[in-house]
Amino acid sequence: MRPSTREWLSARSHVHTDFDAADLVTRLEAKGESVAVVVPARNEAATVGDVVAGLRRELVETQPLVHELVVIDSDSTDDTARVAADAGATVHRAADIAPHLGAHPGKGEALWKSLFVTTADLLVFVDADLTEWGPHFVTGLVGAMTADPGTLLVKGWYDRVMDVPGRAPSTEGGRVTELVARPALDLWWPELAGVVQPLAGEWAARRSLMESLTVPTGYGIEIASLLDTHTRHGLDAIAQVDLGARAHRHQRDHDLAVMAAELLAVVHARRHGEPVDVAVASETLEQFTREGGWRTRPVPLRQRPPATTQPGYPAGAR
Ligand SMILES: O=c1ccn([C@@H]2O[C@H](COP(=O)(O)OP(=O)(O)O[C@H]3O[C@H](CO)[C@@H](O)[C@H](O)[C@H]3O)[C@@H](O)[C@H]2O)c(=O)[nH]1
Ligand SMILES: O=C(O)[C@H](O)COP(=O)(O)O
Repeated sequence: MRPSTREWLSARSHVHTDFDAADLVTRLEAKGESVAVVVPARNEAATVGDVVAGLRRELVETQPLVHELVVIDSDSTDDTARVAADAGATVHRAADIAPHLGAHPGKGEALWKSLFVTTADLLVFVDADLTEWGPHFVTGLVGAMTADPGTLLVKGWYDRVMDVPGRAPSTEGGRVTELVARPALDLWWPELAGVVQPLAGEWAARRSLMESLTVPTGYGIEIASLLDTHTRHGLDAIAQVDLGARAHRHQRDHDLAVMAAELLAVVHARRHGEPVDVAVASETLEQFTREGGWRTRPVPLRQRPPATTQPGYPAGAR
């Protein structure tokens, strides 16, 4: 490991137990800063209610740490929006936000659109499919973000619980993280080799950073935001926080392969300073199963420009 990474690990690594919600409320009040929690959700009716209700109870009602609790419904065809609203979130359909800018599918699109319906200084992202988690995810991320004035982006990290029927539970989850994202960072951005969970869906960013980034509309958003923050602002603009353990709904290997292809395209594009769709020779992935034969899967490669460059941003200026 590079000396600069070792130094970063000792200076910019935190543990969620270092932070207490009541202390953070006082700290944020003194700074005049506010927090939005943004939960992107596509067909997560089974879990989004627990996530929203838990955050609302602990971090809105018990301690007023979170000022905006927003679910971005990403083209769900199930009851996600109703469940999230019943649990106490403000719910927006991604496609209805800033309609003059069009609509694309994907998680990155949902997070990018969230900039148009929130106003807080600090944005905390939390996935909607969590089955093992806690409000300390948000407390830890906000604590790490406010621990040092130079921090612009915080990644959560945790044991990745893998709990699938027919197999003993383990902490060997995070297949794309371990097989694609971390190797790519180590090979080409070795300063970032200390980031334990570069794809963590639980992360925080200053609005000023987020609105300046070019954002892949699909699953490339996490790796792109990490790389772009590092390139523009340096390693010390990034921190990470130990959040304990996390479990979520697992995707199938062939679906994760599409995610992996997207990440590879983003990595290649960032290495060569190109738009993602220019960096690839093909925009599809061919997958084979004996039962189903060949199937062509599109790889999402669109990007959204920095929100600050968009007509109607910020929303109040419209
Ligand atoms: O089109 C989509 C797809 C997903 N999601 C939501 O995004 C979150 C994460 O999606 P998921 O399918 O659970 O991704 P993972 O398989 O968990 O992928 C990991 O790796 C991705 C790529 O970096 C990250 O975006 C994820 O947060 C991270 O958990 C969930 O709340 C989804 O409902 C959307 O809002 N829109
Ligand atoms: O981070 C990852 O690699 C993806 O979320 C997949 O995680 P899983 O292998 O635990 O389902």
